[in-house]
Amino acid sequence: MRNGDRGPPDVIEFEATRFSYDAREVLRGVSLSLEPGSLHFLTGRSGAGKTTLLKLVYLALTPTGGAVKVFGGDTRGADRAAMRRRMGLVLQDCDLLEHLDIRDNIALPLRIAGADVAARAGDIEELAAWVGLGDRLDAFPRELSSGERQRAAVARAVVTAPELVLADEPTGDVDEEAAGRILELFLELNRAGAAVLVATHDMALIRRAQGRGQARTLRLEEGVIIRAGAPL
Ligand SMILES: Nc1ncnc2c1ncn2[C@@H]1O[C@H](COP(=O)(O)OP(=O)(O)OP(=O)(O)O)[C@@H](O)[C@H]1O
Repeated sequence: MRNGDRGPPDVIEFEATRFSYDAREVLRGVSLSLEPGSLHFLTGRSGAGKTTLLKLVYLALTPTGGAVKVFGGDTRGADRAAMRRRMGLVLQDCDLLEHLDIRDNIALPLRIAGADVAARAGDIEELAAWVGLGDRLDAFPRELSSGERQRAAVARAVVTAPELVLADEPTGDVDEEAAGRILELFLELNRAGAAVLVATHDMALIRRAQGRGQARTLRLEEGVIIRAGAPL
């Protein structure tokens, strides 16, 4: 914890974290702490381990050495479903449910949280319109382009205003205007207190965030963080 027991715990803490896929060591002692309300871009060449790092945070992987703490608790043995309910995830494959239309995909985290989804219908429509899917709410994921799927995944990730947003290349398949709108959503949540961690190769996105809020960069290289928390 950053400040003893005086304040809230860091949202994400890696303590000399190592991770190997069988014999292949991808993370070789990563240490970092991300505070509540922080905004970070995670960069690094393709294959550097950005997705692996995010997977450790959302409890899809368990460290092979060191520790990962999320919301102040060790992820080893944690209640994965309870921790994930506090996160909004934009994964690389978008991970939309094919049997639900876009409206129900976006609403899914609300349903899981036990919210009154009917009462939130207007919010869902507004969010869908913001990401350019206002007229695609009744479509199914298979009917969408990859960029539209990505925008639906972003809307789904932010609909509950989670404490932590993790996004893996959220603008990889969208045009510049849509990327700008996605960034605005993340900035708005961040201003409201959410911690945001975005893995990206999109330098234009990072440049756009420059001077907006207190965005910082983390860079993964050779299995360690070589640039931790430098301002943009
Ligand atoms: N399930 C797996 N089994 C074995 N090796 C894997 C597995 N998943 C990823 N890797 C390897 O681990 C390394 C890190 O992969 P990762 O996907 O975390 O990188 P990345 O920085 O997110 O890359 P990109 O920018 O291309 O998405 C790569 O060399 C990859 O081939």
